[in-house]
Amino acid sequence: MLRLGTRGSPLALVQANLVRDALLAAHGLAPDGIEIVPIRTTGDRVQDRPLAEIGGKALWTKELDRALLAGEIDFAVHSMKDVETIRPDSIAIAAMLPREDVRDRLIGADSIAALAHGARIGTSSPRRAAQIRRIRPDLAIVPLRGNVDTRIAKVAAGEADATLLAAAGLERLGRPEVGATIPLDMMLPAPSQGAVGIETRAGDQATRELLAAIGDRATETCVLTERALLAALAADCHSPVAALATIEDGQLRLRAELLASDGSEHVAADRAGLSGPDAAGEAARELLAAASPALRALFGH
Ligand SMILES: NCc1[nH]cc(CCC(=O)O)c1CC(=O)O
Repeated sequence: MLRLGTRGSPLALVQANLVRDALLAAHGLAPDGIEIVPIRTTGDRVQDRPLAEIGGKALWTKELDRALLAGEIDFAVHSMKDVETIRPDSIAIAAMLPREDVRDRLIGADSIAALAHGARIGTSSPRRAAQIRRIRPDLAIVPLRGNVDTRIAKVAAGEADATLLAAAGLERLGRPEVGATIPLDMMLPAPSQGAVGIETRAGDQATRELLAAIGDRATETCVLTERALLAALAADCHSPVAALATIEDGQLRLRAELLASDGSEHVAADRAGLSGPDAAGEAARELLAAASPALRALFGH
Protein backbone atom coordinates (compact mmCIF):
# COMPACT_ATOMS: atom_id res chain seq x y z
CA MET A 1 0.00 0.00 0.00
CA LEU A 2 1.24 3.48 -0.92
CA ARG A 3 0.72 6.49 1.35
CA LEU A 4 -0.02 9.82 -0.32
CA GLY A 5 0.72 12.88 1.84
CA THR A 6 -1.24 16.09 1.34
CA ARG A 7 -2.31 19.21 3.13
CA GLY A 8 -5.81 18.99 4.52
CA SER A 9 -7.42 22.00 2.82
CA PRO A 10 -10.42 21.24 0.58
CA LEU A 11 -8.42 22.09 -2.57
CA ALA A 12 -5.44 20.00 -1.47
CA LEU A 13 -7.72 17.01 -0.81
CA VAL A 14 -9.39 17.34 -4.23
CA GLN A 15 -5.95 17.43 -5.85
CA ALA A 16 -4.79 14.44 -3.81
CA ASN A 17 -7.82 12.48 -5.02
CA LEU A 18 -7.08 13.42 -8.64
CA VAL A 19 -3.57 12.02 -8.25
CA ARG A 20 -4.83 8.92 -6.48
CA ASP A 21 -7.42 8.21 -9.20
CA ALA A 22 -4.86 8.73 -11.96
CA LEU A 23 -2.41 6.34 -10.31
CA LEU A 24 -5.04 3.69 -9.64
CA ALA A 25 -6.15 3.86 -13.28
CA ALA A 26 -2.65 3.93 -14.78
CA HIS A 27 -1.45 0.93 -12.80
CA GLY A 28 -4.70 -1.01 -12.39
CA LEU A 29 -4.45 -0.81 -8.60
CA ALA A 30 -7.26 -1.71 -6.20
CA PRO A 31 -8.87 1.31 -4.46
CA ASP A 32 -7.18 0.41 -1.16
CA GLY A 33 -3.78 0.50 -2.89
CA ILE A 34 -3.31 4.19 -2.03
CA GLU A 35 -4.11 5.76 1.32
CA ILE A 36 -4.49 9.55 1.58
CA VAL A 37 -2.68 10.95 4.63
CA PRO A 38 -3.64 14.59 5.41
CA ILE A 39 -0.88 16.53 7.18
CA ARG A 40 -1.46 19.88 8.83
CA THR A 41 1.19 22.45 7.85
CA THR A 42 2.24 25.68 9.55
CA GLY A 43 0.79 27.54 6.58
CA ASP A 44 -2.62 26.02 7.34
CA ARG A 45 -2.44 26.99 11.01
CA VAL A 46 -1.30 30.60 10.63
CA GLN A 47 -4.00 32.37 8.61
CA ASP A 48 -3.81 35.94 9.85
CA ARG A 49 -0.55 37.16 8.31
CA PRO A 50 0.78 37.29 4.74
CA LEU A 51 2.66 34.17 3.68
CA ALA A 52 5.73 36.23 2.82
CA GLU A 53 5.87 37.61 6.36
CA ILE A 54 5.69 34.35 8.30
CA GLY A 55 8.33 32.38 6.44
CA GLY A 56 7.29 31.81 2.87
CA LYS A 57 6.47 28.76 0.87
CA ALA A 58 8.42 26.40 3.17
CA LEU A 59 5.41 26.65 5.48
CA TRP A 60 3.47 24.46 3.08
CA THR A 61 6.21 21.96 2.35
CA LYS A 62 8.23 21.54 5.56
CA GLU A 63 5.93 19.10 7.37
CA LEU A 64 5.29 17.11 4.19
CA ASP A 65 9.04 16.97 3.48
CA ARG A 66 9.67 15.69 6.97
CA ALA A 67 7.00 12.99 6.69
CA LEU A 68 8.36 11.99 3.27
CA LEU A 69 11.96 11.71 4.42
CA ALA A 70 10.89 9.88 7.60
CA GLY A 71 9.09 7.30 5.47
CA GLU A 72 5.68 8.13 6.93
CA ILE A 73 4.39 8.81 3.41
CA ASP A 74 5.64 7.59 0.03
CA PHE A 75 4.88 10.73 -1.96
CA ALA A 76 3.37 14.17 -1.50
CA VAL A 77 0.95 16.14 -3.68
CA HIS A 78 1.38 19.93 -3.92
CA SER A 79 0.09 22.92 -5.83
CA MET A 80 3.34 23.61 -7.69
CA LYS A 81 2.80 27.32 -7.04
CA ASP A 82 3.41 26.66 -3.35
CA VAL A 83 6.57 24.60 -3.81
CA GLU A 84 9.81 26.48 -3.12
CA THR A 85 12.14 27.05 -6.04
CA ILE A 86 15.07 25.32 -4.39
CA ARG A 87 14.26 21.87 -3.06
CA PRO A 88 16.44 19.50 -1.02
CA ASP A 89 18.50 17.06 -3.12
CA SER A 90 16.81 14.24 -1.21
CA ILE A 91 13.42 15.12 -2.73
CA ALA A 92 12.49 14.85 -6.42
CA ILE A 93 9.55 16.26 -8.36
CA ALA A 94 8.42 13.02 -9.98
CA ALA A 95 5.40 14.13 -12.04
CA MET A 96 2.85 16.86 -12.72
CA LEU A 97 -0.81 16.46 -13.68
CA PRO A 98 -2.05 18.24 -16.83
CA ARG A 99 -2.28 21.94 -16.06
CA GLU A 100 -5.65 23.62 -15.49
CA ASP A 101 -6.62 27.15 -16.57
CA VAL A 102 -3.62 29.27 -15.54
CA ARG A 103 -5.50 32.57 -15.26
CA ASP A 104 -6.71 34.51 -12.25
CA ARG A 105 -10.36 35.25 -11.57
CA LEU A 106 -11.80 38.37 -10.02
CA ILE A 107 -14.42 37.75 -7.35
CA GLY A 108 -16.72 40.67 -6.52
CA ALA A 109 -16.88 42.53 -9.85
CA ASP A 110 -17.25 41.74 -13.55
CA SER A 111 -13.86 43.16 -14.50
CA ILE A 112 -10.98 45.18 -13.05
CA ALA A 113 -12.22 48.20 -15.01
CA ALA A 114 -15.68 47.85 -13.44
CA LEU A 115 -14.39 48.19 -9.86
CA ALA A 116 -15.54 51.38 -8.12
CA HIS A 117 -12.97 54.12 -7.57
CA GLY A 118 -11.02 53.33 -4.37
CA ALA A 119 -12.46 49.81 -4.00
CA ARG A 120 -10.64 47.51 -1.56
CA ILE A 121 -9.00 44.47 -3.17
CA GLY A 122 -8.22 41.70 -0.72
CA THR A 123 -5.00 39.89 -1.54
CA SER A 124 -1.85 38.87 0.31
CA SER A 125 -0.02 38.03 -2.90
CA PRO A 126 2.79 40.51 -3.74
CA ARG A 127 2.34 39.71 -7.45
CA ARG A 128 -1.41 40.34 -7.53
CA ALA A 129 -1.07 43.47 -5.38
CA ALA A 130 1.61 44.97 -7.66
CA GLN A 131 -0.30 44.07 -10.84
CA ILE A 132 -3.49 45.66 -9.49
CA ARG A 133 -1.63 48.79 -8.36
CA ARG A 134 -0.14 49.09 -11.84
CA ILE A 135 -3.48 48.78 -13.64
CA ARG A 136 -5.62 50.68 -11.10
CA PRO A 137 -3.52 52.88 -8.79
CA ASP A 138 -6.71 54.19 -7.18
CA LEU A 139 -7.62 50.83 -5.65
CA ALA A 140 -6.71 49.92 -2.06
CA ILE A 141 -4.98 46.61 -1.34
CA VAL A 142 -6.02 44.97 1.92
CA PRO A 143 -4.58 41.70 3.27
CA LEU A 144 -6.83 38.66 2.84
CA ARG A 145 -5.81 35.09 3.58
CA GLY A 146 -7.49 31.76 4.12
CA ASN A 147 -8.37 28.93 1.79
CA VAL A 148 -10.45 29.51 -1.33
CA ASP A 149 -13.89 29.25 0.33
CA THR A 150 -12.81 31.41 3.26
CA ARG A 151 -11.68 34.18 0.92
CA ILE A 152 -14.91 34.06 -1.08
CA ALA A 153 -16.85 34.24 2.19
CA LYS A 154 -14.76 37.19 3.41
CA VAL A 155 -15.60 39.14 0.26
CA ALA A 156 -19.29 38.27 0.65
CA ALA A 157 -19.06 39.53 4.25
CA GLY A 158 -17.56 42.84 3.10
CA GLU A 159 -13.99 42.44 4.42
CA ALA A 160 -12.93 43.46 0.92
CA ASP A 161 -14.87 44.57 -2.16
CA ALA A 162 -13.16 42.02 -4.38
CA THR A 163 -10.41 39.43 -4.44
CA LEU A 164 -8.40 37.42 -6.94
CA LEU A 165 -8.22 33.65 -7.01
CA ALA A 166 -6.63 31.16 -9.37
CA ALA A 167 -9.17 29.80 -11.86
CA ALA A 168 -7.56 26.37 -11.43
CA GLY A 169 -8.49 26.14 -7.76
CA LEU A 170 -12.06 27.22 -8.44
CA GLU A 171 -12.40 24.70 -11.27
CA ARG A 172 -10.99 21.87 -9.18
CA LEU A 173 -13.31 22.74 -6.30
CA GLY A 174 -16.24 22.45 -8.69
CA ARG A 175 -16.95 26.19 -8.74
CA PRO A 176 -16.31 27.11 -12.39
CA GLU A 177 -19.01 29.79 -12.28
CA VAL A 178 -17.33 31.86 -9.55
CA GLY A 179 -15.67 35.11 -10.62
CA ALA A 180 -14.71 36.79 -13.88
CA THR A 181 -11.65 35.44 -15.71
CA ILE A 182 -8.96 38.08 -16.18
CA PRO A 183 -7.28 37.98 -19.59
CA LEU A 184 -3.62 36.92 -19.66
CA ASP A 185 -2.52 40.17 -21.28
CA MET A 186 -3.92 42.07 -18.30
CA MET A 187 -2.64 39.76 -15.60
CA LEU A 188 0.09 37.19 -16.14
CA PRO A 189 -0.21 34.39 -13.54
CA ALA A 190 2.18 33.32 -10.82
CA PRO A 191 4.87 30.90 -11.95
CA SER A 192 3.49 27.32 -11.69
CA GLN A 193 -0.12 28.46 -11.20
CA GLY A 194 -2.63 25.77 -12.13
CA ALA A 195 -0.21 22.86 -11.89
CA VAL A 196 -0.33 19.97 -9.41
CA GLY A 197 2.97 18.21 -8.72
CA ILE A 198 4.00 15.06 -6.95
CA GLU A 199 7.22 14.73 -4.99
CA THR A 200 8.91 11.63 -3.68
CA ARG A 201 12.24 10.65 -2.15
CA ALA A 202 14.97 11.11 -4.77
CA GLY A 203 16.36 7.65 -4.00
CA ASP A 204 13.01 5.85 -4.28
CA GLN A 205 13.32 4.73 -7.89
CA ALA A 206 10.28 2.42 -7.81
CA THR A 207 7.91 5.19 -6.67
CA ARG A 208 9.47 7.65 -9.11
CA GLU A 209 8.68 5.30 -12.00
CA LEU A 210 5.16 4.68 -10.75
CA LEU A 211 4.52 8.43 -10.57
CA ALA A 212 6.21 9.27 -13.88
CA ALA A 213 3.51 7.22 -15.64
CA ILE A 214 0.88 9.87 -14.85
CA GLY A 215 3.09 12.88 -15.59
CA ASP A 216 2.06 15.34 -18.29
CA ARG A 217 5.24 16.18 -20.22
CA ALA A 218 4.06 19.53 -21.59
CA THR A 219 3.05 20.72 -18.14
CA GLU A 220 6.34 19.54 -16.68
CA THR A 221 8.38 21.37 -19.33
CA CYS A 222 6.42 24.61 -18.87
CA VAL A 223 6.43 24.59 -15.08
CA LEU A 224 10.12 23.67 -14.92
CA THR A 225 10.80 26.60 -17.26
CA GLU A 226 8.93 28.99 -14.96
CA ARG A 227 10.77 27.56 -11.96
CA ALA A 228 14.11 27.97 -13.73
CA LEU A 229 13.25 31.65 -14.27
CA LEU A 230 12.56 32.04 -10.54
CA ALA A 231 15.83 30.31 -9.72
CA ALA A 232 17.79 32.57 -12.07
CA LEU A 233 16.11 35.65 -10.59
CA ALA A 234 16.71 34.32 -7.05
CA ALA A 235 13.07 35.30 -6.51
CA ASP A 236 11.11 34.25 -3.45
CA CYS A 237 7.52 34.64 -2.32
CA HIS A 238 8.12 38.34 -1.54
CA SER A 239 8.97 39.01 -5.17
CA PRO A 240 6.28 40.46 -7.41
CA VAL A 241 6.98 38.22 -10.39
CA ALA A 242 4.67 36.68 -12.94
CA ALA A 243 5.59 34.07 -15.53
CA LEU A 244 3.95 31.75 -17.97
CA ALA A 245 5.57 29.19 -20.24
CA THR A 246 3.52 27.62 -23.00
CA ILE A 247 4.16 25.29 -25.91
CA GLU A 248 2.87 26.80 -29.13
CA ASP A 249 3.37 25.05 -32.48
CA GLY A 250 5.90 22.81 -30.76
CA GLN A 251 7.90 25.82 -29.55
CA LEU A 252 8.54 26.71 -25.93
CA ARG A 253 7.49 30.30 -25.20
CA LEU A 254 8.10 32.19 -21.95
CA ARG A 255 6.35 35.38 -20.90
CA ALA A 256 7.47 36.99 -17.66
CA GLU A 257 7.29 40.25 -15.76
CA LEU A 258 8.91 41.82 -12.73
CA LEU A 259 7.08 44.56 -10.88
CA ALA A 260 7.86 47.10 -8.20
CA SER A 261 5.64 46.37 -5.19
CA ASP A 262 3.77 49.65 -5.65
CA GLY A 263 3.21 48.96 -9.36
CA SER A 264 5.23 52.02 -10.39
CA GLU A 265 7.68 50.00 -12.45
CA HIS A 266 7.26 46.97 -14.63
CA VAL A 267 9.56 45.11 -17.00
CA ALA A 268 8.39 42.32 -19.26
CA ALA A 269 9.94 39.69 -21.49
CA ASP A 270 8.40 37.45 -24.13
CA ARG A 271 10.71 34.85 -25.69
CA ALA A 272 9.75 32.12 -28.12
CA GLY A 273 11.77 29.17 -29.37
CA LEU A 274 13.46 28.38 -26.05
CA SER A 275 15.63 25.29 -26.26
CA GLY A 276 14.41 23.99 -22.90
CA PRO A 277 13.75 25.00 -19.29
CA ASP A 278 17.35 26.09 -18.72
CA ALA A 279 17.02 28.79 -21.38
CA ALA A 280 14.84 30.68 -18.89
CA GLY A 281 18.04 32.05 -17.36
CA GLU A 282 18.49 34.29 -20.37
CA ALA A 283 15.00 35.75 -19.93
CA ALA A 284 15.88 36.43 -16.29
CA ARG A 285 19.03 38.30 -17.30
CA GLU A 286 17.08 40.29 -19.90
CA LEU A 287 14.49 41.31 -17.29
CA LEU A 288 17.11 42.32 -14.72
CA ALA A 289 19.06 44.28 -17.33
CA ALA A 290 15.93 46.24 -18.26
CA ALA A 291 14.98 46.94 -14.63
CA SER A 292 15.94 50.10 -12.74
CA PRO A 293 18.52 49.75 -9.93
CA ALA A 294 15.65 49.97 -7.40
CA LEU A 295 13.74 47.13 -9.02
CA ARG A 296 16.91 45.05 -9.35
CA ALA A 297 17.56 45.63 -5.66
CA LEU A 298 14.06 44.36 -4.82
CA PHE A 299 15.14 41.11 -6.45
CA GLY A 300 18.45 41.13 -4.56
CA HIS A 301 20.65 41.90 -7.59
N1 LIG B 1 -1.27 30.18 -2.59
C1 LIG B 1 -2.46 29.40 -2.45
C2 LIG B 1 -2.78 28.64 -3.69
N2 LIG B 1 -1.96 27.71 -4.19
C3 LIG B 1 -2.51 27.21 -5.33
C4 LIG B 1 -3.72 27.85 -5.53
C5 LIG B 1 -4.66 27.64 -6.64
C6 LIG B 1 -4.44 26.44 -7.50
C7 LIG B 1 -3.29 26.54 -8.44
O1 LIG B 1 -2.77 27.62 -8.76
O2 LIG B 1 -2.88 25.46 -8.89
C8 LIG B 1 -3.91 28.75 -4.48
C9 LIG B 1 -5.07 29.64 -4.26
C10 LIG B 1 -5.13 30.80 -5.21
O3 LIG B 1 -4.11 31.43 -5.52
O4 LIG B 1 -6.24 31.10 -5.67
